[in-house]
Amino acid sequence: MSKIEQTASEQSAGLQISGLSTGYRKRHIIQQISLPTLAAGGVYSLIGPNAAGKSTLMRALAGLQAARGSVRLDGYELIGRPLADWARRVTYMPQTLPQGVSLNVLESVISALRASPMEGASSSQEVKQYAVEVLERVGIVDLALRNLGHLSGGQRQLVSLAQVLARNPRVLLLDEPISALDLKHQFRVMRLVHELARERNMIVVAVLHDLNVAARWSDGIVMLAQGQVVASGTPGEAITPDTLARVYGVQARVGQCSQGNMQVMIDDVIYG
Ligand SMILES: Nc1ncnc2c1ncn2[C@@H]1O[C@H](COP(=O)(O)OP(=O)(O)OP(=O)(O)O)[C@@H](O)[C@H]1O
Repeated sequence: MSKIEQTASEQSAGLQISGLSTGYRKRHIIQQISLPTLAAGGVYSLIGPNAAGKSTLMRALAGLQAARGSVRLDGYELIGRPLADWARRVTYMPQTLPQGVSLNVLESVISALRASPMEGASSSQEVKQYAVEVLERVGIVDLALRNLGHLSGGQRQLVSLAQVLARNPRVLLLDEPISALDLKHQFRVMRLVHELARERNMIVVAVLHDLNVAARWSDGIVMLAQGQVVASGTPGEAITPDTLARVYGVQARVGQCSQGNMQVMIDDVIYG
């Protein structure tokens, strides 16, 4: 590759979102959003109050919802492309968890792999072995033979995560991936997602409500309110007492813990 070609491909690497709008029938929810490039190997958190439009934006980025504007992945424009084109590149883990399915955990991960357009001509044994490896990595191999319908909410969330991680996408969209998890599992999942983004050069976008978790594990933060980007940048740039007051209506302090991690403390609600 020549130097000029290399520079051009470096410039177009990553996920570029510009002028993106989407909504429901006549309701405009996301309005002309543009973001700095989301780089390969990076974890980005989408934060904002309830009904800000985070899930709507995620669905648009997964190609599940009609949208206008531009979503370019490594220079390739996805808007206007068929769903199969998105699905080859982008995997979305919705907020709702799998339930009532008569598969066991291992079968459900194998089935997610089989449904993946990226799954090659691997033998059943290879697919099974890979699915077991993913369960090990997520820390739920002991649940492999348990029926999905018999799991707790947190266990089902971990299975959902195993299903999407097994597909090894270029872009992974996680909608509130740790909402049902206890503290230990929240930490393990976020650390795993962070490691896998680096290892696989994957772009991860996660909707998170816990700002301390978002700040701890994200390369970049996008703060959304009423369908618009209010702040974006590093955690320190986006999460400030001023943006927290304007967007969440809370009086907050932003400091550092003894380990140097950002810590958000809420002192009061701003009334009026
Ligand atoms: N299927 C739908 N049809 C019509 N309006 C919808 C639909 N889904 C969501 N909305 C509306 O779109 C707006 C944004 O919803 P969205 O679920 O994207 O918010 P969110 O930021 O993910 O919220 P939360 O943090 O509460 O999950 C809300 O006003 C919601 O009522």
